[in-house]
Amino acid sequence: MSASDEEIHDEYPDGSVRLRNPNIELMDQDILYHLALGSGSHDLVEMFGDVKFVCMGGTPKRMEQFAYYIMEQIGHKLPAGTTLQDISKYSYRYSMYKVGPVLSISHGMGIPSVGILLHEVIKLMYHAKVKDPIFFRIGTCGGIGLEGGTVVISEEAVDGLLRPYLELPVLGKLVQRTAKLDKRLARDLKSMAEPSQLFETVTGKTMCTYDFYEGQGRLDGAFCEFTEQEKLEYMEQVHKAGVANIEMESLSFAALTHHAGIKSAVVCVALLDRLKGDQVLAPHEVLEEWQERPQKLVARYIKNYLAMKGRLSLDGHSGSVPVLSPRRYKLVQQESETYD
Ligand SMILES: O=P(O)(O)O[C@H]1O[C@H](CO)[C@@H](O)[C@H]1O
Ligand SMILES: O=c1cc[nH]c(=O)[nH]1
Repeated sequence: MSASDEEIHDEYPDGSVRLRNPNIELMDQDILYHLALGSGSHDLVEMFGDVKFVCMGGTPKRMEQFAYYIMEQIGHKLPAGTTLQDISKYSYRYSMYKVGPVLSISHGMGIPSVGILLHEVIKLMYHAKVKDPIFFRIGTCGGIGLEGGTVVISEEAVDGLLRPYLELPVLGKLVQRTAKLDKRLARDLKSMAEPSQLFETVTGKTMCTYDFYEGQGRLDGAFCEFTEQEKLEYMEQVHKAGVANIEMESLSFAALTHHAGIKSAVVCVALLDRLKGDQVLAPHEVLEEWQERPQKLVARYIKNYLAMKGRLSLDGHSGSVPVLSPRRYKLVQQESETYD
């Protein structure tokens, strides 16, 4: 199991990203193959040294949209006549956009895909000498006993056996890495959720599976060797254990960020209630609107953070002003000071 948060921060008090691999220092250059970047070919400090937030989500389109949304929200201006560029375009794997201190990156589907990306993004943070970055996953999920459109902030990630760690065979042995998300970050995000008549924002455990169909107890895959009754009993069982939603990346996301000493949070919107069905039936436009909900919450956090650091003018930018009561604003400000 990996070291505790305290140990990580004692070891790296200046907020440097923990790279637990002595080999990297000894290499002439480090090629971040799946990002189409490299420490020899690019000035990574110049390109990424000012990054504070790394936001990830499944699809290139979502992360491009998020990049434009955060740009509007933080009042970031592009040079006249230019548009945002996909920095990792020539990897043909992931898409990456940079908007001031925010990176918006697609991670594809599942633990292997997000795991490869995290290795390279964590190394990118290290090469760029970024201090104390905060990572978010902005995703979709199936809810358990939650209406479609509900936003779930993960308190913890567990696997399909309810184990709170990522298990990976390395050199023929199983390595286990604790899947810890930052509790304070999750609390702060929850406190920034606007009370809405349209949808709820809840917190709970997130179950991360290796498959969308059988792995998530669906009856509608190409194969199914269990009954509806057995599926529902399993859903009730995990629900009782505190699981609010099911998706496919949180375990790796939590484990790898924690192992690197990086604070992270997972915010997903439920596309359906798994106690009621398996197929994603909501119309395209509804799904589009739902997917914006986690983006808006994370953007509000980023905007508040930058405002509190004096890196965003609350009057002089194009987005709307964050909605925090003065009391809550002060509280979040005090808490955020411990991040720097
Ligand atoms: O919404 P995204 O980030 O794509 O994630 C969820 O959607 C995919 C399955 O449809 C899985 O990757 C799951 O984790
Ligand atoms: O049910 C769902 C919906 C989205 N993503 C998942 O992984 N599962």
